[in-house]
Amino acid sequence: MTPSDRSPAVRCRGVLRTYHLDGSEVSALRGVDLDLAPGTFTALVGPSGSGKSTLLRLLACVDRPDRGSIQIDGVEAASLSRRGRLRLRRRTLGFMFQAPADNLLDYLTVRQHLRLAAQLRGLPADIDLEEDTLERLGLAGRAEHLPRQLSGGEQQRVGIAFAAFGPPALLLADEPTGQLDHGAVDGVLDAFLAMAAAGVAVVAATHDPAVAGRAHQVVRMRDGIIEEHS
Ligand SMILES: Nc1ncnc2c1ncn2[C@@H]1O[C@H](COP(=O)(O)OP(=O)(O)OP(=O)(O)O)[C@@H](O)[C@H]1O
Repeated sequence: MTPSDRSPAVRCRGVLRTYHLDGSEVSALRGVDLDLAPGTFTALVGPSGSGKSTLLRLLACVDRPDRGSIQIDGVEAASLSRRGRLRLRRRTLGFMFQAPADNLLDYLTVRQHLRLAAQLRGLPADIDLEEDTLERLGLAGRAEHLPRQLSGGEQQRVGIAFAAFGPPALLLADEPTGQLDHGAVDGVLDAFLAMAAAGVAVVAATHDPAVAGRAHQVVRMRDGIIEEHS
């Protein structure tokens, strides 16, 4: 089965999300339609406040839309209970944060992170898959290192390995290169593309032109809507 034969990893229709704060309302998402295919790397861009993080939180199933449909790997997430969303998150989603240290446990080696990821997804330990993942992400030879023994770029690639182990249908990243120096960014983008090549739909919310420059598609948001899809 080629990626294009599979159902979309994400299908959003008419997604609305309004925040209520001290008697005032902020329309963070005002009708978002979005399809993401398996095996694609998407950069989600737009000015500060345009709704990128709000959309990521909905795709990550940590928040629910006020209206609209969000299908993740064929499952309607918007109508799931809290427990159902947790199950979907464990099975289908990976999430990573901007700061490398926030994605890792400082007392676990790289291999132990992969073992934990497998356990959380209910998968058996699989040394071949571990080695394949480390190789794909440029981490061969680093399996027994602790996070503090790695560079920032390597740590962020371990974060990708942890979040994308399995692999899940969808990997979400919020400003994944925001704390990396220029030299480390390319390695992280190579890692995202490697996960996309393995069939994962990767989405990174970013202000970094280097991310948009290497993504398969760029989704541009403004004032809570998708302004452009290229
Ligand atoms: N918890 C909240 N309560 C009230 N308003 C919020 C909340 N979270 C976000 N907002 C508002 O919703 C709008 C969209 O915010 P969001 O964080 O999604 O934008 P963003 O594009 O991710 O911005 P940035 O690039 O700065 O991270 C903004 O106007 C923001 O102030």
